[in-house]
Amino acid sequence: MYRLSSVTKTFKKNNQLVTALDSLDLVIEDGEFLAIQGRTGHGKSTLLSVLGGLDRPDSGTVELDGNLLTRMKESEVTRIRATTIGFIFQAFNLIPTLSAQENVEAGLVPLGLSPDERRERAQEALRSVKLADRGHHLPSELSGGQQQRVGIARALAKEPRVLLADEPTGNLDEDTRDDIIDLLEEVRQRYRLTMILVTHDTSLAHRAPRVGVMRNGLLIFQESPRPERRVPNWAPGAYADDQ
Ligand SMILES: Nc1ncnc2c1ncn2[C@@H]1O[C@H](COP(=O)(O)OP(=O)(O)OP(=O)(O)O)[C@@H](O)[C@H]1O
Repeated sequence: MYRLSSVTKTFKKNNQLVTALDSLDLVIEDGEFLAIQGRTGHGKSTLLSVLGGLDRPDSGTVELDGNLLTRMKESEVTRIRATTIGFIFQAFNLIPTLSAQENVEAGLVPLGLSPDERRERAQEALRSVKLADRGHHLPSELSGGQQQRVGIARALAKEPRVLLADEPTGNLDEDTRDDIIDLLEEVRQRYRLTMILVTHDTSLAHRAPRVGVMRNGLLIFQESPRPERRVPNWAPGAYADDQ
């Protein structure tokens, strides 16, 4: 579970102070699927960076499963990031000279696993995204959708508790976009992951039970348009597809 209290993050831009997160409070329950929308420059990526321990706020606290990320040493945050949080990016961020299998294994290096364990975990993750037969292919030999599947496998191979996805379908056509979001929902449920999805795409966002809109560094919640998902507070098992 994430608990953010009074999180503020500012940047200096052209000698002016920009407030990317403005005393933001947020609780994200274990296993929750939260979508975040909002116009450009309103703090979505900054929020994901803070949730992922990639960036520290100027003030306020960020707690993940009882660990205060904001009080930890950088090495401890790095360990939590390596073991607990999977990142999925719009541009896939694969290493072009490594095969799919090697890209997934590369994400496991900080975990200190043996080469055999790394290979097995990577194969299993590629199986779970239905790319077991493409492990030896370079990213340039894969379609955009397949490259994003490798990106998802790289995140899953860590056996994380949280997936942070920043516009994961932004570089994909409409059909592939639907496949990828179906896959993300499937793995989220299978592994009971907490998933935070940043997207400009309203139809994608509305697949999440809870949708927040970032506006001037604050997250504002609106009701899900899916009537079966309208519950006052998120709770495990509250949705048909969480069973
Ligand atoms: N490293 C940085 N240095 C200076 N300003 C920054 C930095 N990172 C973010 N900002 C500023 O903070 C504000 C919020 O940025 P952020 O990237 O979080 O917005 P966003 O909602 O994710 O935008 P987009 O949809 O374009 O990705 C913007 O004004 C941005 O220019």
